[in-house]
Amino acid sequence: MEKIGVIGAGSFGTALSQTISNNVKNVFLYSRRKEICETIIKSGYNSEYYPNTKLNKNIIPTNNLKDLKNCSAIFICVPSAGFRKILKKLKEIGVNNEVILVTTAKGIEYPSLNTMGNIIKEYFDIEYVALSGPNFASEIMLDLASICNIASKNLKNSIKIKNVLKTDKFKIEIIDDVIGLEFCGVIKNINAIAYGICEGMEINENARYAILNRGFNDTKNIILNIGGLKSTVDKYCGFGDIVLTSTSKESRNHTLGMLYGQRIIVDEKSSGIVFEGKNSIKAIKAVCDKYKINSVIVDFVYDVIIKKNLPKLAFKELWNKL
Ligand SMILES: NC(=O)c1ccc[n+]([C@@H]2O[C@H](COP(=O)([O-])OP(=O)(O)OC[C@H]3O[C@@H](n4cnc5c(N)ncnc54)[C@H](O)[C@@H]3O)[C@@H](O)[C@H]2O)c1
Repeated sequence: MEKIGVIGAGSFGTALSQTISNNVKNVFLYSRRKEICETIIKSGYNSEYYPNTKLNKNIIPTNNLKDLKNCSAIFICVPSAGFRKILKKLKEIGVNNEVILVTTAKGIEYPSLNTMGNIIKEYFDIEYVALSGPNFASEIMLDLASICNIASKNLKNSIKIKNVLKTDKFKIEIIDDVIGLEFCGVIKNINAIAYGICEGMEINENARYAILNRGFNDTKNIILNIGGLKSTVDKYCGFGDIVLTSTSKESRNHTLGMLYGQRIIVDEKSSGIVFEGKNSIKAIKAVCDKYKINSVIVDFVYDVIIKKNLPKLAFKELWNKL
């Protein structure tokens, strides 16, 4: 593939562009904000996200989505809340049905409960590829050893995307459970918030890991009930991502949980800090209700974050259910 597009010049889109640029002639990196393109053109740096790492020369920043029209594959690296807007625009500019679209967003649309893949299917009759794994963008940008899973109903598309992404350091494992992979990326945020709440409340470590273990099993049960494979939760996009996001101080959702555990409520509008996991809680709770799935971890997080119950009482209730 000669020409690849990446939409979203944030942490993950920029890091993926850098990786992909090792394998293809040109990477068109679309930024909604013109000033990011201008800075990259002028200095070679996406200074807002990576002030210390120069972008490879074959990464071409653009503020015009039409520049991505003839790309063989397009990676969509915007948060799930902006995903549908991007699909509408891609349709408007007339992206062809041969393009391979890759979703990297870890979220579910609420209240429709569409996965990002379902949204792609509404606009394009193609077999998309979904990507998920225990991948902090900053580590990918620094070319540190990482692995992710990708899945598609069309194996040929997965193989093409693997070849675009893989380097000596960045390994790609193809799996065949698209829905399971997409849901792992969302439910891990709920596990991370649950673990963070417990840490914020200074719950002892034995209990915290018991909660994490229960969250892992609840994740398997949810994925099985929505039509995925339990074994997907054992993969990098499952176990690896759940543990990384739950226990690392770098994780936004772990931080969100910690703050609620300490009874500090974050005003996302005024702070500008967006926690994708927070939007996912309502969606996953609705999925559990729809499929009549019982998840004590989802209920715990829902009670604390959405119903604003006292973490101490919510934890007591959770513990009684284990
Ligand atoms: N698959 C993985 O392993 C993995 C790893 C990290 C992040 N992610 C996912 O990638 C997505 C992006 O995460 P991030 O960490 O890069 O976030 P970020 O906030 O650093 O960057 C997101 C970028 O998208 C842009 N954006 C938002 N809405 C847009 C729209 N409608 N049109 C154009 N641009 C828009 C923002 O301006 C920003 O530059 C999230 O869904 C996240 O969960 C996936």
